[in-house]
Amino acid sequence: MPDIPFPPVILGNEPGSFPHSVLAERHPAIVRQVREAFPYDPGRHRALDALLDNCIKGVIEPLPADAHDLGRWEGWGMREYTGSSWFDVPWLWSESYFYRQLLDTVGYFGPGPWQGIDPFRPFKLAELDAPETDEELTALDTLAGRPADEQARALLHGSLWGNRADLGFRLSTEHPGSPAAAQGLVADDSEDLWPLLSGAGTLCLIADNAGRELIPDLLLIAHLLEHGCVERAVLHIKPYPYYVSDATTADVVDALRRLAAAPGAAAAYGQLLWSAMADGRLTVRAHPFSCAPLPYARMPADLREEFAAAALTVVKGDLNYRRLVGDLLWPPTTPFTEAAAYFPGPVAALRTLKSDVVTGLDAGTEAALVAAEDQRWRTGGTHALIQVCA
Ligand SMILES: O=P(O)(O)OC[C@@]1(O)O[C@H](CO)[C@@H](O)[C@@H]1O
Repeated sequence: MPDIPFPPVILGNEPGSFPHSVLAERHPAIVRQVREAFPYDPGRHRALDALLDNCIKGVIEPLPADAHDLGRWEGWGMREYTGSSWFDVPWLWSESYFYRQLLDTVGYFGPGPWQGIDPFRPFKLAELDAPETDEELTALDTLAGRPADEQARALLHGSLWGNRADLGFRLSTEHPGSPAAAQGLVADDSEDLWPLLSGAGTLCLIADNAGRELIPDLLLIAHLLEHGCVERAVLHIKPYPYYVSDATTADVVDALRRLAAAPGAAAAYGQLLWSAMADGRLTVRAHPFSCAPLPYARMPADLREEFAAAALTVVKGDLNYRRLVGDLLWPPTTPFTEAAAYFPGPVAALRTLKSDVVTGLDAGTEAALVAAEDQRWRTGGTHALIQVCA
């Protein structure tokens, strides 16, 4: 971690705070939605009801003794937090463990008939099939005639703002849909990003959400491969369903099929990506650490080596940003380059702001945001940032 004083770790135990609302309201809403989305049997209904009760009123319980990843979770702090309230442990840990427990409850890890059934798939598919996705794909036809650098900028912004498409966000809001408030970049290091995005070599992209975020991520990768900006891309996705909409291998396949089946320019992108996977220029990686309840500062040696060797690692989304700089209450003017200094290679964050963590703002920007919105700009998903540490 950076060699600067450590700010407080974010917990979920302050009523009225955003993290508290996620644990007290968002998680129960997610359990209820999943319960309704599948024709689960009575045993699974009872288990889901017990999880609902436990995550509001109970304490953290260990994974079953025969869980395939028991040792991993013990290494990630499970014993230390067993018996604590969900609200009193680091929020990042609590949230990650909630998703692990939810998957256990619905039988995802099996054995049994529900093994491998993604409890969030109906929500992901609805988004992929939505008319808005068609509109976004049709817009590619207009873009196709533009100069390559203009296309690249449009695709980068598509990937950035695609991060607003976060189903966890929508499943738990009273008025679903895109936030209507003013949009804007609170930090923009794009000028430092372009040379890194066009210097050939390997691009690692740590993906976030499936559907309407993953599609623009893939389009950006396709463009960079096609124009020789990168030689190879590695797409890091989640090994199992996580934070509702996070992309898994199945979601990558769904997104590629969606592109390939679309009319016009979208299909050409789909074919390009399909063959890039077949010839090894595009690789999908589902490392267990991608679902770890820990900051990237604690990444294992194999990931460290991989990111050190990459020309650039692009970190997408809010949760990955929290993990990149640490889920800490940084003073917002802390330089991003200090918070991410430990990262083993050049790294860029593309994120819309959906939680309290932020670094790299200049004092004037922070003051203007606070004057206009108090602290709501941190969590509303209406602002975004592009930050680089090289
Ligand atoms: O990583 P993403 O999809 O951009 O956002 C994930 C998110 O919705 O989940 C967390 C709350 O559960 C917050 O960090 C953030 O708002």
